[in-house]
This record gives sequence, structure tokens and C-alpha cells, in this order.
Amino acid sequence: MGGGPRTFPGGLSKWQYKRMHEKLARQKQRGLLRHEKQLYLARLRSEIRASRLPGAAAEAPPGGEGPTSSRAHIRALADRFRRPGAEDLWNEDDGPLRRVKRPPTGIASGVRHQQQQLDSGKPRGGPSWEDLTSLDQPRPLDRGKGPTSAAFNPRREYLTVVAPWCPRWDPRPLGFVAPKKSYPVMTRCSVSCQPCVDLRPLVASGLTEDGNGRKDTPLAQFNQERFYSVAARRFGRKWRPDSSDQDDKGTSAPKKNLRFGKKFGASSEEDSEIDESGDTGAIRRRWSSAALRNCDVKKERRVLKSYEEESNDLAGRIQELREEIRNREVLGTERRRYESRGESLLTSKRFDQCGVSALTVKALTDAGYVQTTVVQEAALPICLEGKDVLVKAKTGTGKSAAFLLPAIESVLNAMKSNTNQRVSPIFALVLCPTRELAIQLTAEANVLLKYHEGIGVQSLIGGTRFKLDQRRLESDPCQILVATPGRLLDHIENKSSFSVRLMRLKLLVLDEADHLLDLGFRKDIEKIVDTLPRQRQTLLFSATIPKEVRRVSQLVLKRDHVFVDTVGLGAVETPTKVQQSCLVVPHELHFHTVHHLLREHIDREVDYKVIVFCTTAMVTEFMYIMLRDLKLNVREIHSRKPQLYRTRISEEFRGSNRIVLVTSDVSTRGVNYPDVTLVIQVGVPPDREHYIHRLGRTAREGKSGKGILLLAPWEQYFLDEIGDLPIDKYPAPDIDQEMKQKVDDSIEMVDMSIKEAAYHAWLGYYNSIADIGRDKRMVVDLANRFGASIGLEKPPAIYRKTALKMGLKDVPGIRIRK
Ligand SMILES: Nc1ncnc2c1ncn2[C@@H]1O[C@H](COP(=O)(O)OP(=O)(O)OP(=O)(O)O)[C@@H](O)[C@H]1O
Repeated sequence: MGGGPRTFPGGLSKWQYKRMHEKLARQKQRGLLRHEKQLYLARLRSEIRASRLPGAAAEAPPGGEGPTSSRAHIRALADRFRRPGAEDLWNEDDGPLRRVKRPPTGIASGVRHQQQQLDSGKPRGGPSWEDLTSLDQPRPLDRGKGPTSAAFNPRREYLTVVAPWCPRWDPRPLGFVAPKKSYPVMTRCSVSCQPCVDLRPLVASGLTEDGNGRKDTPLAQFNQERFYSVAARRFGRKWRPDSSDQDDKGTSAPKKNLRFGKKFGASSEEDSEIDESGDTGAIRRRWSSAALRNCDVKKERRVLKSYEEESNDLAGRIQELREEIRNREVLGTERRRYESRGESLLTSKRFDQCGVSALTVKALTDAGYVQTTVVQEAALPICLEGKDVLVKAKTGTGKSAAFLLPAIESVLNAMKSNTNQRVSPIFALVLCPTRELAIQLTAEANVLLKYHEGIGVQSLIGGTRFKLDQRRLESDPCQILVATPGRLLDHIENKSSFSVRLMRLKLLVLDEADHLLDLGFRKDIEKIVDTLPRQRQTLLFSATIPKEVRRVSQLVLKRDHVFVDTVGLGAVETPTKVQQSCLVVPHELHFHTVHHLLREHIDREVDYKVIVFCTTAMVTEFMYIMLRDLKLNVREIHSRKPQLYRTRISEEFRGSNRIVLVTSDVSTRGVNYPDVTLVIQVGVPPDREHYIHRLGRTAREGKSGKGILLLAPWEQYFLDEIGDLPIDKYPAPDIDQEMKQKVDDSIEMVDMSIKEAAYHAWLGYYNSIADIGRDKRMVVDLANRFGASIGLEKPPAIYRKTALKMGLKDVPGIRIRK
């Protein structure tokens, strides 16, 4: 018998102990190899980049490389991947390790070779070290690479299906003209005669005066706001999604500071849902791509997008050319179809031709759905095929049915093989950002499930009792679950049997996908996706899909996913029949102006139905109390209200007309209130996407509607962000003295605690906006002016700790609570 102890730490036998150590050693070795692979890829990439610089060929060292050159290093690293134990590290997507038969040189043959690769369905590989041997020669499509070829986007891992109806070829004849020019940028000298340069330091110190050296005159205030606008614009070169690879760092300040905003009553739908889960640190933390990367595919088989984008540009360009040609062909015939149909939302395709089950078609017919809408016609066949899809379609065009129908079909298919279980698995999961939207989608799914016995849909949202949810989920059928991320995660983390029910999931839908993949929600989404099976279909839907979201989306979607875009590149993203305008008045007059606009609209529109969006929950509350006091038929929804109240008001507003809803961003996305005649947005929206989604609460289902954006002079910088949208200038309102006095009286009546909370919320919101929040003096000065306009004699004090967090501690004008 061998010597040594019989049992080892942990009660392991000798052999178990030995095996454990061997395993650990293997894991360590693999870790090293993985590290080397990253090094290899980085080296390869920089070598390729260097070789493409002008004159690189000439500068290349004669004869290749020395023993310590980067090329030798690359070879050495490449050799490592041929060693035993490293087989799994390298895959076909990373490019061939062995020399491949090179295609004949020349443009035509180069293209043909790539074309053959694409046609044969072979994945495009990254470059290998052998590729470097030919780096000194110009690559076929690199010749003449200049500004034109740079316009090609190699980010084409997905297939793009541009719906034929999108008027992207020439928007003008169809009336999509962006009247950006109607908003001349305010020049510094348009009011004051002082030279701009002299005035600049005054902006920073907040000491702008009128010509006579006075600070409190209207002209001085106007000058000051004007400079604030310039300052915001200057600071406000907000990071845009397409600007750099820094996107993934998630340094978008508005989202980062939402927590502070929350503390101060700053609304936005994040108010309601973000606080259910996740911590601030995590939101701020650099997003870890690794967390999601291993959801769909094996971790090692996922290659960093940036690397692929750079290395596959040739094949990417060819793919793009093919799409271009294919789209042009389709557009030729389909354009006529689109034009002949006018701007109708419905297509000639009926639901019974879409491959959905007969019982669903029956329910659809009962609900009045016979023909498909544009997005349904485009997305349904691909979704029903089982493919992963990313869909972009304008607000109010029927996206909900476009994903609920595939969800029902996937449940029907799954149920064929799962019949005898006491508690049925959840086969389809729909995630959405707000509670109101979750309730709405559940109701819509119920309508579609009318004739499907035994199939149930349930919602899981914050603001309800956890235990009750649990009981309901177990007692009632639930094959389709509609949930907000925070509450779903609570259930996943606290109830293991719930996670087990998700293990048979067939379909995952992210409605308002861009928002769910945004920093506020991403951590939760990552955790949720981690618990779901990899073998599933994933559908992403939204009216806005910024570029960085498209890249992030690839972490939940399969590589071969399809991108369905019914808006079209360069086309206007807002509904055609919405009349958009912008009105600029000082903050002090915003409440008076809203009242004036409402009165004006009510006088004109018999069946008026208006939504007023405010920047924060507490400002919403303030606006509501003031308007109610002015005898308007007004309701309020925001995150500070209990869920039951929110649901009741939402239902009431949905079914009524001659009513005004004052709300925060909890109503921005997805919520379908029919026949809204006017949307007013008070104050600068957090970003372009918010503007589009809020506006999208009107002009739904191809109907017409109006949208007014109410800004203060210094907030006009935001017009740069939406300059491509057809926005007119709204005529300056003529508020008579009597009406102004009435509004002033109503403001006076509002409780002091609400005014203080509104001030705090206002400060929190604007401080959190990247475009504005960097100039703390400016934010505090504007907040104090806002406070004065709502009847606060002096700015309410804030806690030292909070001021510190907001970066406002020593800013003049801030009062710290003793
Ligand atoms: N095929 C159809 N026929 C008739 N009406 C439809 C059809 N599809 C959807 N609708 C109606 O269109 C309206 C808007 O649909 P939905 O809420 O799905 O839009 P959406 O694109 O999801 O909007 P948002 O981007 O704001 O979330 C709803 O009232 C819905 O009942």
C-alpha cells in the first residue's frame, strides 16, 4: 500500500485529491493560453493596422522579422494554439491557423473568393499569422481606400432586411424634410453689442449683466440664459453612440447620476424600476462584456466585436454591397407599392397568411386585427422561422403583436412535447422597462390567447406583494411571462423553483430593447440572461436603436440574427402624421405657458386628450396640483404614486377623452393610450430617444397628432440633437395679465413641502444631464431661479452628504442643511 495519509483535506481520497489538483493545473494552463490568445489577437490587429498605414510596405523591414520582432512573437503565439489542450481555444471564427490556399490576387477574384465563402455559409474568419506574409502587398479592396471606402461599415455580422416601405432612397418627395434651419443658432452678439470674447468669463461666473451693469433686469436674465445655452452647447458635445469604442464604458452621465436624481425626486421611468434592483456602483461600473458574452455561445467562442469589425472589413463590405444591391432590387418594386398605399399603416397581407395558428387568427379577428401592419408583415415570417431578430419600427405601429404572436406560437410548439407537468414551464419571457407597459402587454396577450385553453400569461412587476405573485404564478397557468427586470430578478434569486421553470424557456423578448440594454438596466438583464437556457430564440424590439445598442444587442442575439428596419437609414424616426413644434420661453413662464397651451388646445379640440411630460416625478406632482387648482380635468402618474393608483389612473386615461394626464417618464415608452391629440414635453428631455418615445404617445396607428416641446432659452442646445426631425417654431404665446395672475395664485397655493421637493428634483435632474451638469454654478443658479419662480423665497437646503455626491458642496448658491 502506498504511504501518506489516507484522507486529504475536505475528506477527499488520495485519488480524488490528485485529480482535483490535476484539474486545477489544467484550468491554470487554459487561463494562460486564453491570455496569450488575447495577446496574439492584439498583436495581429496592430500589425494589420500598421501595414495599412500609407507607406507601411516601404517601411517594412527587409526579409520579414528578427527573433524579437512582433511578427516573430505572433508566430510563437500562434504555435501555442496547436499544442495539446489548446484545441478548444481556437475556433474557425478566429481564422485559420494553418496556411490556407490563398485566392488569386486582383479585385474580381478577391471579391469572388469572399463571395464564395459567404455563399457557402462558412463563417468569416479573422486573419491568421499567415495573412501577415501578404501584408506588404496591397489587399484587393484596400486599393484606393479613401474617404469613399471608409464610408462602408464593416459591422455586418447580421443580415439587414430593410423594409421596402421605408422611404430611405429620397425622403424629400415624401415630405420628410428636416427644417433644421428654422432654428438659427443663437449667436452671442444677437442681443448684446459687447464682444463675445469679453463676455465669456462672465458665463462661468454667472455674473452676466445688462448694458447698465444691472443683473436683475429681464435683459440681464436673457443674456445670462443665452450664455447658459452657449455653455451647455459647449459642454454638451455629448458622447454620441457612433463616436468611438468608448461606448461600452458606459460613462453616460445622465444615467450615471440617476440615483442622485432619484433621491431628489428626479423621475424618468428608471425611477420606478431601477430602484427595484441593482446598485449605483454597478451602474457606474464599467460594463463587463464577459457577463453576457457566455450566454448564447461558449465563452471562448465569442470574439470581441471590435476585433472582428476591423479584421473582417473586406467580407463585411462585400456583405454590405450584396445587401445594397438586394435592397435596391426590392425597393424598385416595393417603392411603388408603398406609394400606392399612401401612408396607411396596414398592408395587404392578412394574419391568416402569416402562419399563425387558426385559433390565434380567430382571436385577432375578434380584436379587429385582420391585416398586418408594416412591421408585422416584415418581422413575423422571420420570427416564426425561429431566427433571432432585432426590429426597429416607429412608435404606434404594432410592434407588440409582432412579438406576442411568435411568443404564442413558440408556446404552442413547446406544449406539444410538454403535457404532463403539474406546474408548466415558462416558455416565453417578455421583458419591458415599466410596470404600465407590462400590464398592457399582458392584457394584449390575453386577448390573443382568447381561444387557447390552458395557456396563460401573467405579469411580474414591482409594487406588488412578492408572496402573492408567487402564489399566483404557481396556481394559475403561466406559459408566457411579462416582467419588469427588477422584480423578475427578485424571483429568480429568491425562489429556486422559479428558476427551474425558466429552464425550458424557448423565446425571450426585450421590448424597448435599447432602454433595457442601457446602463440602468443592463446589469439586471445580464443576470437574468445568465439564468436562461442558451438554446432559445431572442427578439429585440424598439422604435429607437442607437448604434451602441446594436453592438451590445449582439451579446443577447445569435450571430446570424436578422435586423428588420422598417424606418430605414436616414429616414425620419417620428410618425409622419405628427405635427412637431418647439416653443422657447424662460423657465419662469413654463407653468403659465403650459396652462395657456392646454386652454388653447381644449378650445380647439372637442375630444382632447393630452399628455404633459415633466422632467421629474416631483415637478409632475407640482404641475398636477397647479393645473387641478386651475380647474382642468387632469390626472397624474409618476413613480412616487402607489402602483394601484398608477394602474387605476392609467386605465381611466386609456378609456377617456376630454382629459389631461401629467406624467413623468414612467409613461414615455410603449404605453398605448389611444387617440391622444397633443403631447407637451416641458423642459429638456434626457436624450433624443426620450423625445421620440414621448412624442410617440400621439399619432399612433397612422392617426394624426401634435407635439410641443417647451424649452427655456438656455435649453435650446438640445435642438441640435433632434435637428433632423421636422420641428417647427411654435408662435410665442400671448398670455394676458389676468391669466398670468390666476396661474401665479395657483402656484402660491401649492404646499411648501411640494415646492421644496420640486426644487430638489429639478436640481437633481439637471445636475444629472451631461450637457448641463458639468457647470455646477450654472445648474445651481438656474435651480435657484426655478425655486424663486415657484414661490420659494430662498433655495431649500440639502444634506451635506448629498451635496457632496452631486458635486455641489462648495458651489455658491447651494444651502447645506445644518
Ligand atoms: N394589425 C393590426 N390591425 C389593427 N390595429 C393594430 C394592428 N396591430 C396593432 N394595432 C393597434 O395599433 C396600436 C399600437 O400598437 P402597439 O402598442 O403594439 O405599437 P408599438 O409599435 O408597440 O408602439 P410603441 O413603440 O409606442 O411601443 C394598438 O392600439 C394596437 O391595438
